Amino acid sequence: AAKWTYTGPEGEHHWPKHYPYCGGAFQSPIDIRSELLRFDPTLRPIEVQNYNLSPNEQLTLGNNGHSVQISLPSKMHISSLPHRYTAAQLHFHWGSSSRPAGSEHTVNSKQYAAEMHVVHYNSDKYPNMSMAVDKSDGLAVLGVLIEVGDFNPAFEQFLRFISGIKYRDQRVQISGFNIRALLPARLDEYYRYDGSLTTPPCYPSVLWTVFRNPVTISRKQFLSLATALYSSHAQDSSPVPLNGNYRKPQLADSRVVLVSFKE
Ligand SMILES: NS(=O)(=O)c1cc(-c2ccccc2)cc(-c2ccccc2)c1
Ligand SMILES: [Zn+2]
Repeated sequence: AAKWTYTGPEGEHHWPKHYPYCGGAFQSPIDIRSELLRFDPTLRPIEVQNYNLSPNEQLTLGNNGHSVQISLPSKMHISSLPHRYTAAQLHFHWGSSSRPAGSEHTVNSKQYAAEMHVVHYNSDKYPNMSMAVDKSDGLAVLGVLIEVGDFNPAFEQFLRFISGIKYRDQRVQISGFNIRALLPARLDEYYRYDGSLTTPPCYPSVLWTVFRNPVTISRKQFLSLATALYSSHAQDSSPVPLNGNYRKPQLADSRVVLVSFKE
């Protein structure tokens, strides 16, 4: 597959050359602006199942060159949407130590330090992730805004292993832990809109749920996320730091953002 980056000659403005959808409609992320919001009383609290994983389970923590990701077991799923959406993986987008603002979604132009995405696919209609990834009802991603503040013990469950995946394509096995603890307390307050993958190939196949309330991690935890990783392979002579891996907000076009809360 063609290489893509977040800056330089393969940066996001060049993505459409190799990935046409990236230049199309319904792109993500967006700036979630107050004037776009519409309260929708039919939006139910998000219900997740089997997120509390036993420490006897093994998860793969990996550096894919664009992000740090954790593979998720298929028993994890969202049960409150019209179809069952089965978990596939979670990953992060972040800024840098010099610019600790790297969320993809922004709220009234406020960019948070980082953002977590828990990626699910419609397992009622599609046999696997690959068949779902380019279908309009294929994916559901839970977005969690992250700000620097109190230490977060749930994040520590994988951050303490991040030095083992410094370079592209490195992977380590970690013990299962409660993935629900990575989400904000309130799953009933969220923004909802139809969008896309925020990385190439940018398929417009994502039902986005961005929780209203951010979670916090400590500055030390943020710095380990923002400074531990490289997008280059271990043997590469010139290591390329992995940070600033966020796409800028896209045109909302005439999209309305539904909200599950009143004020
Ligand atoms: N940011 S995102 O949520 O739209 C996203 C979803 C998926 C994704 C994952 C599995 C199935 C289908 C889509 C993969 C990425 C990705 C991030 C870094 C590098 C390459 C790909 C990003
Ligand atoms: Zn993402």
